[in-house]
Amino acid sequence: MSRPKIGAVAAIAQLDGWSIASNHPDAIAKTFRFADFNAAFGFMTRVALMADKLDHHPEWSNVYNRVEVLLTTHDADGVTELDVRLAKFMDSAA
Ligand SMILES: C[C@H](O)[C@H](O)[C@H]1CNC2=NC(N)=NC(=O)C2=N1
Repeated sequence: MSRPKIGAVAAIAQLDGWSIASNHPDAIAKTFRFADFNAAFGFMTRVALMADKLDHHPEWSNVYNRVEVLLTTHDADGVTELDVRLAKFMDSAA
């Protein structure tokens, strides 16, 4: 699914707790912290199912109770509304 690029600045203006990724030309990032690994992995499972449904996938890593997420749209070379949509879903699933 291809979408026009809106950029990280416009995206974080619509979101809570997300920031401009420092290690990527145009991406948004957030670190989620949970009570334990079980809660973190449950979150990742819920997000994975939605990501596949949207055909839009996060770059992320997990260490115990922490999940570090980077969202960008590879097809658009930057942040699109799809990243905002997935970010909002992640916030609701956390
Ligand atoms: C072929 C497939 O639809 C594309 O490669 C999808 C898959 N998931 C994706 N995820 C993300 N984050 N960006 C994309 O451009 C993207 N493209």
